Amino acid sequence: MISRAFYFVRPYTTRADLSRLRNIGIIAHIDAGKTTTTERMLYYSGKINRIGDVDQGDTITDFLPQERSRGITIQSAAISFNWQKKYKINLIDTPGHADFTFEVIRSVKVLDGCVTILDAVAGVEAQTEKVWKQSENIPKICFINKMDRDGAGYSRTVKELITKMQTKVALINLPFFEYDPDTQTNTFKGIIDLVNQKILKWDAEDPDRVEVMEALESSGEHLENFLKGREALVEVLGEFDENLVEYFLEEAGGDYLRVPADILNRSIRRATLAQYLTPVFCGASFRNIGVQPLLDAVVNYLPSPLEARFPEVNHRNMPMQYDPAVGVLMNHNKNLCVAFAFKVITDSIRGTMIFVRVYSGVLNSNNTVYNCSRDKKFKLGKLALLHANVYEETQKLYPGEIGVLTGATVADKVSTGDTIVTHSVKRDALKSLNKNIELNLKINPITVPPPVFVVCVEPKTLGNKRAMEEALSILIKEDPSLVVSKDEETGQTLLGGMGELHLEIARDRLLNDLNAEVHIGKVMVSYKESINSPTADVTTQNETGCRFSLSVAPIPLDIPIAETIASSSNNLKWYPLGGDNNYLIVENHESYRLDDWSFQVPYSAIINAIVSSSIAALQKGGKIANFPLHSCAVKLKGDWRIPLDLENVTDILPLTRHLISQALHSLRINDYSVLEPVMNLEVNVPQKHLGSVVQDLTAARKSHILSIDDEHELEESRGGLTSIDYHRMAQRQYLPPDITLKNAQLGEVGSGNKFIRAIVPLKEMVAYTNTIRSLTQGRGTFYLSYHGMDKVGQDRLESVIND
Ligand SMILES: Nc1nc2c(ncn2[C@@H]2O[C@H](COP(=O)(O)OP(=O)(O)OP(=O)(O)O)[C@@H](O)[C@H]2O)c(=O)[nH]1
Repeated sequence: MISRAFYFVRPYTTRADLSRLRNIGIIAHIDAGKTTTTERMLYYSGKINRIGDVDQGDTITDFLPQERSRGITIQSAAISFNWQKKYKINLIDTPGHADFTFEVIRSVKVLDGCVTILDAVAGVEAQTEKVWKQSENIPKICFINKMDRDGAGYSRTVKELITKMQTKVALINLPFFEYDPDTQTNTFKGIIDLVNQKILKWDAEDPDRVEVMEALESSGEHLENFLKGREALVEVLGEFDENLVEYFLEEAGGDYLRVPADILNRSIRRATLAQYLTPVFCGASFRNIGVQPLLDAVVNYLPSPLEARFPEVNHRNMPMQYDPAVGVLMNHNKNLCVAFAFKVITDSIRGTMIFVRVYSGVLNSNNTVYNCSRDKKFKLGKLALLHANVYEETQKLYPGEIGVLTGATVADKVSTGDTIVTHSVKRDALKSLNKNIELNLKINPITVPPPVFVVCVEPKTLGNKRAMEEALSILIKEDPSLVVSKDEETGQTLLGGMGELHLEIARDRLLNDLNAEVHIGKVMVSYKESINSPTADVTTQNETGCRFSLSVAPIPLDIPIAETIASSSNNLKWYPLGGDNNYLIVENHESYRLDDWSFQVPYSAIINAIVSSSIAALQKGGKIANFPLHSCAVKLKGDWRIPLDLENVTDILPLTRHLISQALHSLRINDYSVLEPVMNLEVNVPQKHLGSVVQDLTAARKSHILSIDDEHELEESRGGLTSIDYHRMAQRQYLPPDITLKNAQLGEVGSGNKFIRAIVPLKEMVAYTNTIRSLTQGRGTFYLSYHGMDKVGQDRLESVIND
C-alpha cells in the first residue's frame, strides 16, 4: 500500500457565491467506478496531487480501514473542491451495495443533483435502478464508465438507460476509439465532444496530457459519428427549447454546426434542471479518460442551491423563495437559519460529528440553536468542513453548505433527520423566532428501511455488558438502519440490519473500532409476531390515583400505514413505537384540553412514558415463539386520570407496561401469527431458461409469481409515456455503432429475455446467487428489495421457528 505521506489533501476550498455552488452525489451500482471517478475529480481539481487506487486501498473517499481492505465504499464520504476556479463542488461519494441503501437515501436527501455512473460492460444494473428511483426528484447526469474494457457497449448502455430509467437523453459526447491495424483492435482513447466540436484524446502515460483536435478535421466514421451526433443533440434539445429552434432556424440558417456551444449549454442546462432529459457522457476513469468534461458538466448543467427543489417541511404552506444571500428564504424571515442533520459519526479523536446541510441563513459557531425535532435548546460548539477525513475548522457555515457540528455541547442533542433553527446573526436570539412556526419547523425526516436480518450480540463477561450497550448505542446513532432490540424471554440482545454484509461490517466496527468484548452469533432472518384480532379493553388503577384503560389491535399489513393513519378519526393521535410498525393511538382526553393544562407533569412526558412502556411490552414478544410484536396498535382510551400534583411519570411506566401485557395475555395462541420479511424479486433470464427458473421459484422457494413479461414489453408509465414509448424512443435515438462488441454480445441484451416479477420469502432466497447462476449458465440476473412483512402459513411455520 502506498503511504498517505507521499501525497497531500488540500483542505481549504475557496467559498463560492450561492449560484456557483454545487451539492452533488455520485450514485450507482456496486463497482461501477464511483470512487475511482471521485478520485480523478479530486486530482483534476487540484485537491490532491496524486491519484489513489481503489484496489490498492489508498483513495481519499474510501478512508475507513474496512473500505480500504475490502475495496468497497461503506459510508458516504463528503468532500469539497473548486472547479474552473470560481465554482465550488460539495461532493458525496455513496456506497453501491444494496445493504447500505440508507447511506444513499440520507445523502440524496440533502443533495441538489447527481452523477449516475454506469459500467459500460454491465449496463444499467439493479442497484442503479433503485438509487435512480430514490433520487427521482433531483436532476442527474450520466457517465458511462469503463469504456476501455472488453465488451464495453456505449450505445447498448444508452438504450438501457432510456428504457429502464424511462428518460430522454442528450448525448453530449461519444466514445472515440483508435484502430490498430497490426493487432486489428480498437482501443478507447477519448471522446468526441459534440457541444464544442472537438475530439479529446488522453495520454495513456500522463493523466494531465490531453490532445485536442477539431472534430470537423477528422475523417471516416469519426466524422460521421460527430455529424450525426451533433444533429441528434440539436434535435432533442429543440423538442424542449423553442428559443433554440428559433436560433437554429434564423441565426444558424438550419445548420447544426452553427449553433454555438454557449447556446447549446444553456439549453442543456434548462432541460436538465427541468428533468426533461439526462445528459450522457462517457469515459474510463481508471485510465483518466473523460473526467474533466464530466466536471464541466457538473457546473454547467446541475443546479445551484438557488435552483434546487425546496426542502419538504411540516408546515405545508410555509412561504419559501430563493434569495442570493439567505439561500431558501423561509417564512419571509431573513434572520432565520435552518439546517438539517443527515448523518452522525463518532470519531476516535474528535468525538461526535454531526453532518448538516444549511438550507437558509448562516450557522455561527457558539450560537444558541433549537432542535425542532426534539424540542431541545443548546449551544453549538465548533463548526467544520470535512474533506473525507480531513477536518477544516470554520466559524460559519453558509447557506447551501454541507458541514459538521462538533463538540460536547451537541453530542447528545442531535440525531439523524433532525431540523435545527437559529438566528443567523445574533448569538442568542431564539426568542425573536416565531414559536409556533419557526421553532416548530421540521424538514421531513429520512425514511429508515426496516431491518430484515438479525444477529445475537452477547457480552463476553457480565462486566462487559455496559460497554457493549454503549458501543451498540454509538452504532445505531451513526446508522439508524441498524436496530437494537431485546429478546425478553432469553434476555439476549439482537442487532438488526439490512443484510448480511451490513451486519458483518457492524460486527467489525463493534469488535475492532469500538473494542467491544462481545460474542456475535450467526446472521438470521428477522422474524416477528403479530396478533390476528383485537384484545378486550383492560383497565388499571394504582393507589396514587393513576388510572388507564387500553386495548391492543392489529394494524393491517396490506395497507400502507400512511393510508391507515389518514383514514382514522381526527380524534386520534398516532405515535410510532420504534421501527416495527407499532403505534400508540391516543384518544383526545374527555375532560382536559392541551391549551388549558393544569397538571404538574407536561402532557409530552406522559405520552413519552406510555410510548416507552408500550415499546417494552411489545418487545416481550408473542405467544408462538416470543418473536417481538409487529404491526400492533396500543389504543389508549381518553378517560385516563392522574393526580394534578403528580410530579414525575415513573409511576406510569410500570402501570401501562403491565396493562399492555395483561391485554395481550388474554389472547389465545391461535390469535397470534408469525411474520417474516417478504421481498420483491425481479429476475431477468434468457427465454430458454425461463421454465427451470420459474419451477425453482414456485416449488422450492414458495414464491408468488406476479408477472412474466418480454423484457421490452413492460407496461409501466412515467410522465404519461408507456415503456413501449421508451423502447421506441431508444430505437429512434441516434447511437454510434458499438464497434468493440461482437454481434453475439450485441444481440444478448434485451432480446428474447424474460422478466419475472415475484414476491418471495427472504428465508427462501439465501444463496440464490449460486442457484440462478447454475440454472441460467450465468446469464440470469436478479434483484431483491424489501416488500413488507407477511404471515407465515402453517405449512412453513415449523421450518421458520426452527430457523
Ligand atoms: N477497466 C476499468 N476499471 C475500472 C474503471 N473504473 C473503475 N474501475 C475498477 O472497477 C473496480 C470498482 O471501482 P470503484 O471505484 O471502487 O467502484 P465503486 O462504484 O466506487 O464501488 P462501491 O463504492 O464499492 O460500490 C475497481 O477495481 C476499479 O479499479 C475504468 O474506467 N476502467
